[in-house]
Amino acid sequence: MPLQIYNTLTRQKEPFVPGTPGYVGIYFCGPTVYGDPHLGHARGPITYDVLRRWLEHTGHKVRFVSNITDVGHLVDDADEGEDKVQKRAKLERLEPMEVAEKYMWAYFDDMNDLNVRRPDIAPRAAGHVPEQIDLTQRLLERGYAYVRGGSVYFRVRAWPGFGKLSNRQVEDQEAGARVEVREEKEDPRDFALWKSADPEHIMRWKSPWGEGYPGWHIECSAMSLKYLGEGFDIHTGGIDLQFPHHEAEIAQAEAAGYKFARYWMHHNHVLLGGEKMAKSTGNFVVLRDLLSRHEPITVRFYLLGSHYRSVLDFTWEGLESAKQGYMRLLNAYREIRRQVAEAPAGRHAGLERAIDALESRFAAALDDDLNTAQALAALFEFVTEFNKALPDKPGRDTLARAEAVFGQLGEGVLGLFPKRVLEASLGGDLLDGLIKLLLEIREEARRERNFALSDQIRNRLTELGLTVEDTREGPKWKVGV
Ligand SMILES: Nc1ncnc2c1ncn2[C@@H]1O[C@H](COP(=O)(O)OP(=O)(O)OP(=O)(O)O)[C@@H](O)[C@H]1O
Ligand SMILES: [Zn+2]
Repeated sequence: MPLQIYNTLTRQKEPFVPGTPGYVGIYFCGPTVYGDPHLGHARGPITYDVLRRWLEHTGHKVRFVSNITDVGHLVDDADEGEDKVQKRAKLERLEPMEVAEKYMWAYFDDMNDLNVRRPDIAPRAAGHVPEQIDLTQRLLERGYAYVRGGSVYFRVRAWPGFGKLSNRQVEDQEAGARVEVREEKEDPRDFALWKSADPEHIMRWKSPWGEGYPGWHIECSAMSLKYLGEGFDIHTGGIDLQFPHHEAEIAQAEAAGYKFARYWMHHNHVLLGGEKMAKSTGNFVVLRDLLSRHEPITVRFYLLGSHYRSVLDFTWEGLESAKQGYMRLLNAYREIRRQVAEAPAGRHAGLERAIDALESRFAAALDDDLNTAQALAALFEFVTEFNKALPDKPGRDTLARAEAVFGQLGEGVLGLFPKRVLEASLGGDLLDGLIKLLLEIREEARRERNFALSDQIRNRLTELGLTVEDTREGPKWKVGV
């Protein structure tokens, strides 16, 4: 079965068919860079990182574009208030572009720790002002926009398709309108494509309508079309962006005469105490704090443990049990790698079947709208089977296949065993060799009834987070309990 994706546009799971066979273009609405990322900000990048890796694993060439909003996102998310980046710049006494750089790198550093691959292109709104001006001009020429006082607004009433993604009608918006009516707008639902800059506004560019800056929504239409082309494959983002941001993106592109994204994926929120994690409400866990106190991959594992379309209520207990689960997988992978190095040639029928089952269950899970929780379950089932097969001393050929498949799915697709983690736990050959040497010395001490020394070695290893088990084949060590 091919990959099925839940498409927000049609509200159903659909088989995913790339516009050009073998090639996939993905756009992700990235962060507005004016503060430290919180845990909620990691869910989208990790989800779509797995999507990207899965598509590559299944033979596609992927171009992943993730924008950085460094201008135009105003404090109230509508067309009023200060620019978020500029406001922060005043607080920190920095240039707005210094603020953008600082928090963009904070974001990418966190994503790096989480083993989220860098986007192929990370376009910044401030670097694409001419493209945004062009698109705005096109909308003016076609009658879907108008100029008032140096600003340009999209004429929502002229575009009947507005609301098709979120299923929110213009009337709903009117009824619950929080949006302050700008006198210069023809209609309160209209949104800014270009805003005239007040004298104190720092980030400003020349335009046919005077000095100003782009509205928040226009960057994503302009930059996704530029780098992925018309009718590109998948547009992704948080569920809160469906309306009005994504609705506006579609309207801007289509009213200008361009085909826009064919599949829309939206991830649900990470909650804290039942409420959305959000900067504006102060209800959040700073990602950097979490990553400096816990192995970042356990945070990735934790987020992948639930389906991206369901809410995830963060708890410390949940993170703790994710840690235990992750260690089980990591230790199993480590054990497979060690066995491969030591086992004689040969095959093991039962383990071969378990590898087949892992491959097919894993694929079925991810093909079913990226069910990462089920994909993890497939890895755990395999670990159980592997442990069962161990007393038979399976041969190297089967073990090598197990190592390859576990690695391709666990690291290649789910991103759970980056080199850094493997080196820390396996220690490569050097650490492995050193620990073995210590254990040999301990054995010798025991034989000589020097229990003080043998206990000291064991206790010191335990303090370092290693567990030593005495088995019939001699002492074995692993990370964690
Ligand atoms: N709690 C969350 N869970 C999942 N995704 C989130 C969460 N909060 C924000 N996002 C996503 O992160 C991206 C950046 O959001 P944004 O910068 O508006 O963060 P925020 O914390 O919600 O800020 P604010 O509270 O000021 O609106 C968006 O795509 C948004 O959907
Ligand atoms: Zn966007």
